[in-house]
Amino acid sequence: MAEDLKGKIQTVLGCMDPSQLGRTLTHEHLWIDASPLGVPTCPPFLPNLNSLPFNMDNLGFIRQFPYSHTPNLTLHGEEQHVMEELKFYRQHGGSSMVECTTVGISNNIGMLKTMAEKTGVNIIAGAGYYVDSSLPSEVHSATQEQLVSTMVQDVTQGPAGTGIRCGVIGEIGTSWPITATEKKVLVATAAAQTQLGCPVIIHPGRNRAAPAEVIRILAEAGGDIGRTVMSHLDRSIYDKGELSEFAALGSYLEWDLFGIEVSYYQQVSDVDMPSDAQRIQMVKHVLEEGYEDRVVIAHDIHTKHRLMHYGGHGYSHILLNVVPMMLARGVSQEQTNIMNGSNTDTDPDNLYGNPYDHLYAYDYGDLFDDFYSTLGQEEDGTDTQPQDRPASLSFRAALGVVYVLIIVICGVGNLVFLVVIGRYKKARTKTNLLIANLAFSDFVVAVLCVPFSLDYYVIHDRAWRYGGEMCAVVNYVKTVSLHVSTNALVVIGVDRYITIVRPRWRRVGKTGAMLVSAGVWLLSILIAVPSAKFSLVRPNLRRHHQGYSFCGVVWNARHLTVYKGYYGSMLAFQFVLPVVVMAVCSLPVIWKVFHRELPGILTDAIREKVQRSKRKTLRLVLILALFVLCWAPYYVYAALRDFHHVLTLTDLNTNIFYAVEAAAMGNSVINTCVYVAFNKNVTNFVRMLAKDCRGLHQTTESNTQQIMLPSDGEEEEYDNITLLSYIGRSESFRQIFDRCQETTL
Ligand SMILES: CCC(=O)NCCS(=O)(=O)O
Repeated sequence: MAEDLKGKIQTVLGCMDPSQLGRTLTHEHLWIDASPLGVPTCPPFLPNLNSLPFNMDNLGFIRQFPYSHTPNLTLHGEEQHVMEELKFYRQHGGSSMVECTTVGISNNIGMLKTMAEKTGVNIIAGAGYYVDSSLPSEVHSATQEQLVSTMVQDVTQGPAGTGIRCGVIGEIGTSWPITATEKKVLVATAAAQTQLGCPVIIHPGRNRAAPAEVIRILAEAGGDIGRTVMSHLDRSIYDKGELSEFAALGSYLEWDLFGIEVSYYQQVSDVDMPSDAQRIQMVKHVLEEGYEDRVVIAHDIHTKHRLMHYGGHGYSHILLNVVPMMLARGVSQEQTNIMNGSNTDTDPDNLYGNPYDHLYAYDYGDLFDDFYSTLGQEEDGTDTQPQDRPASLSFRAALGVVYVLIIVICGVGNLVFLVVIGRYKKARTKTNLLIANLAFSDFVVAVLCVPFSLDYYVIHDRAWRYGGEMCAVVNYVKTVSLHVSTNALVVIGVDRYITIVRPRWRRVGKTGAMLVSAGVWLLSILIAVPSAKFSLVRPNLRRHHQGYSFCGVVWNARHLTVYKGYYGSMLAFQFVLPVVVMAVCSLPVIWKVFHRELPGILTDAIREKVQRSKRKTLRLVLILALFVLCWAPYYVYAALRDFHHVLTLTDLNTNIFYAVEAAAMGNSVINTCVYVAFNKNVTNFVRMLAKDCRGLHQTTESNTQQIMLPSDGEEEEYDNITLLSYIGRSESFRQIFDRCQETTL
């Protein structure tokens, strides 16, 4: 083995550790001229398919006869589209790709380097030679030693003085029957592999005997079969018994035509091209025979019509569509555990996000990483991708406690508050009207949503049993409530700032408070719409056989950019900005309340009011700090999960989610306690209400006047301590008013 390559993966941008490979497609083409695959014979009703432009009118014909439409056979000139699709692949969890274009189909390692640099996908280039009919004359005339030397040089120094090095040999093309030149190339390949120790990828001829024959030639020439990938098994071996016999020879087994769903196979018209479903059945067969660590899959895109730009499935089809299908087609949990070399006692479950969430979900299959990364796997088969696990009992219990507290405290506390507001006119102060927004939204969540969440997350361990509509309602109401709480807190903070720091400003009255509240609700109702639109219930693919259903908010993977914009806006305008506004409003309030000097005689009543004002300010600061503490983890978690994919790398993912959900939901309990339960003003009304309910006391407007303490938010009446203080000194009203503008609390 070339010493500097030992234990490394060599990409077109340099070497990296196998653990950095991530999800890897093991057989693709990014820059290819596949005209050697051209099939000139056109069907009688399409005598001139070749001359048809590539448009929607002709797409059906091109899909049916892809090898008879010459422009379809090249990706040259498509580099911008290919790079877009590489970025898309990366956005959806793809990481690396083996590019198998070799001599004969127009390899271009410089182009691959540019693509890797511009897209961030790790590209591993192939050295070697495609099928006989495609090769230039100098390959036919070259000696075996010359071929070995060129392949070794391509891997150790890079082709044609480029200095950009290949990382594998292949695809090495063979026909059926194998030609003399192809046999020479195969023997040279085995010799080069012996020097380099690198993987070899084989394109077998289109015959069921071809794969085994190639393996025989390579083995005789001293090749390392354990490091050889047999491609295109899709269209080579159709019989499960023959497949088992071939698998026993020890090479990697590759199904790499995923995405081709047209059964008519132009290259060999008397055999049927399998569908993805049939490919999966063959994959399942070898998995069941114990070859989990030998299976690799890819798309082998080599024609335009399979690019997304031309209406095709693109390089992300396996990530987006095939892996979920595999899971749903009964690749069992136990098998996937064995594939990952993990403990069969574990019950990995996919974590889709919390019910507030705007999750972009594609990530069904960490457990299938072996499929993509086997080429880079360590000799001992160690797996660098830990699995998601169920939440530990203690995290589930903790979330259960938070949910029960919400139902009891937010349910009862806010209901009582709302009844007080409804019953006693005097209680309808401006601040209380603003607090009523919080109270109402928290109350609805407590009685409508949290019981469902308790059932879903805590009692039934993420099994939704109430249908799609209810799932959407619960997700939507929770999201509206989140935004109402946030925006109402901002309004309360701004109102307090104006009252204390800017008393000369025109302040909104009760009508204004109601209008502002209507605005808060309208805004929240609108921005929460995606959480209803993208809510869905579907079988939990990892556990569907046990009747588990997932309920969550799942954005279509193709809308990643929109989702990013939405998430970014929510983070900016529903977290960062509100926190900044609340902080900016609170600081001058704190300063003013804690650093004022009151003129005049300080009576006990004034001192009490000063204390009350300080308590109120501290309450505001506490609310702000707890808002940040409770919600920051939620936003950070969502970003890490959806955009950086680091959470799926930790076993603690599910526990972290439960902790984040508990913290975020716990915020409404805190709000209820601070604004309702521990608010003397409100509790006095509650006492009055209790007496009314027992019939001990009939409240009238005059006795509410006697009983009630100053309402918490009516600064006009109760915060103007300076005014009271001056009145105590019998100064003229005009003088009092002038001074009090300076020192209003
Ligand atoms: C150049 C890519 C390639 O050879 N792909 C295999 C096509 S097929 O032989 O399986 O039809």
